[in-house]
Amino acid sequence: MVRKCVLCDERRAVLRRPKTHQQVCKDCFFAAFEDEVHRTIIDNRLFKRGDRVAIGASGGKDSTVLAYIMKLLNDRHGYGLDLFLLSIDEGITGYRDDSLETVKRNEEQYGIPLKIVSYKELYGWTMDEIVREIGRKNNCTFCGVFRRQALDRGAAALRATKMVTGHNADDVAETVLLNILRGDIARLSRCAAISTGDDGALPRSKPFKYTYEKEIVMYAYFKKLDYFSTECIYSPNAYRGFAREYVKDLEAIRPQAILDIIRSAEEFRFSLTAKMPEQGTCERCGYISSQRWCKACVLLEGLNKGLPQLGVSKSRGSAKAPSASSRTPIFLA
Ligand SMILES: Nc1ncnc2c1ncn2[C@@H]1O[C@H](COP(=O)(O)OP(=O)(O)OP(=O)(O)O)[C@@H](O)[C@H]1O
Repeated sequence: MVRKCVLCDERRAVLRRPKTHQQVCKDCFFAAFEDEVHRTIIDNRLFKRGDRVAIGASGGKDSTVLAYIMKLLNDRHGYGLDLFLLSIDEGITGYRDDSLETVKRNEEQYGIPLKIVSYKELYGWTMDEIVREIGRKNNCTFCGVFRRQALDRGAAALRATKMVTGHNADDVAETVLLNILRGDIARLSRCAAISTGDDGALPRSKPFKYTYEKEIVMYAYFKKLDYFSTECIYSPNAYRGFAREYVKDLEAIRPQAILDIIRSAEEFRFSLTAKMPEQGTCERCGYISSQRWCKACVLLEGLNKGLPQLGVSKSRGSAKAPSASSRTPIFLA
């Protein structure tokens, strides 16, 4: 017997939605997926007319689907946004160079202009060079810290007023658990927010905050989107990997678990005595920092001085400025 779609009750059901386990047809799946993202954008007032929105585009599935759907919803609902693709080239041979080729094709396919900013031009180092210097342990710290700032710098060059990234519901749930496991109260207090930037930084948001990774993969597959699916060649962060597996196990037992973790984090109330970082600007590069020197400057100082471990172990924004004698200009661009 042919099973009918539970939403339209007309067409044949061809898939089971991972989020709800409903048996649906392709068209109803697309409509439900797109409407949920639209609702997230509207309910949370993520944009205003005339915003210049930089889409963090890595060429991977999440940001490729994000770029596609931002264009689709902007056209369909008349958001009035100027969209840009912003890619950071970390300088990882055999990984980022290939994924950037995908983003270049996306630029053509979606008609969204692309800007590429590289670690080499900003910091004077590629990730390949950094890994040669420091080995595979801790290289994710450098990459994550540099990427965050590089996205801000690229967005500034585009005169963007907002930035969006492809972080999905699984990523958010995983980050909530990770911050609990680390006892990182400051990060825990902000990691479930859909937007950040109240502190004067460029507002960033996650339109896929409630979108399941499995549905993003399914959407990309059925829409035949062009994306790059290889994992980074440098060692993955083991602790995050553990949280990721745990979220997947929970999802297999009860899909709602992902949304419940996010909702729990949204409702957390924090003790008034919990120590929170005070945002200011980095004395050295002028970008946002809760310390005298931002983490990117401390890490870069270590690299340039041949002391790459400097600042690596202090992962909670407790970067200290090195001594005055070592304050030399660092950004090449
Ligand atoms: N090199 C990059 N250039 C631009 N944006 C990036 C880059 N790397 C990551 N991002 C942004 O950060 C988001 C989360 O990145 P993460 O490394 O967790 O990859 P992911 O979950 O595999 O996402 P994707 O499938 O888009 O690569 C991406 O969706 C993208 O918006």
